[in-house]
Amino acid sequence: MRFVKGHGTENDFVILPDPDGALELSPETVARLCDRRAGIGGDGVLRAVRTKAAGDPAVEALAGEAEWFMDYRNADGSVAEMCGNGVRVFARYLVDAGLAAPGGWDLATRAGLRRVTLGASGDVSVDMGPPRHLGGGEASLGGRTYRGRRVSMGNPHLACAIDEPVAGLDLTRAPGFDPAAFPDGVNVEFYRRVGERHLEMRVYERGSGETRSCGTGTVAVAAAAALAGNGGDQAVEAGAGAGDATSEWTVDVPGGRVVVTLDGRTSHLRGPAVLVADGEFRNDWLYGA
Ligand SMILES: N[C@@H](CCC[C@H](N)C(=O)O)C(=O)O
Repeated sequence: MRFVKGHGTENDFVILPDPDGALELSPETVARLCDRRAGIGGDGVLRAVRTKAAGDPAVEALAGEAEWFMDYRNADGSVAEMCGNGVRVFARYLVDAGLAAPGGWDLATRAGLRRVTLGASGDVSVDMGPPRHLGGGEASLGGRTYRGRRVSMGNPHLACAIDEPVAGLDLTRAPGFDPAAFPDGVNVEFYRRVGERHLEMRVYERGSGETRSCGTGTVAVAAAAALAGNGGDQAVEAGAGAGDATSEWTVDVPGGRVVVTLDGRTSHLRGPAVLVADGEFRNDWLYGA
């Protein structure tokens, strides 16, 4: 079986071309592929399937609008609804492989259609849809409680504003959260304002641990910061802070920089998508014990 390895701001993926949906991808196989010592290594897997062969009626219903379905899996084998960096890398892969043309077109994801815009090379832009604000929430880390805002980008996020540099956080362990508030788990972001509409962020991802970037997470923190507006994040907690209707945010993550645009109707994520390697799995390793 062929694979391609790629990353978007160092959020890295094993891409599996499976146009006809022939591949049985168990959670154990995904975890083996993503293992950084015993496998190829990655924060997740992107299976490239024709939408009409997705094997999921809700996704196959999108076949008239999107030729390709991004079947995203976390490194632990769990399924997630969306992956913002993954969409960029997936689109770059399709164009590179001659399976799609440069330009603007829709991809199918479990969270619905996502429109990508890309040239023959360079950055990829994605219409990420409207961030959905779901109120406040809490996470705990290193004996401290952090208040944040719950934001859905198709997948669940808790965006916590902090005052100190994010580099000082210990994210070797998963932040604690209230399972009643997040029954499906949550991606927890910590962000700090470092300038005018400029944030730095680190993330602990559901199903993958700390990653060097999370595209849906960068939009979630920009949306949380924009909602706070000039009144600061505390204003939102106090019920004030209408936020900016249209704004562009620079978000620095350990793996690089992305740009998030919020226009009151939807959100856009722009950033790099890099293909690193092509290869072929050994069947004795892949299908071995
Ligand atoms: N890294 C991704 C998000 C991947 C899914 C996430 N771990 C989840 O379980 O929701 C991104 O770039 O958005």
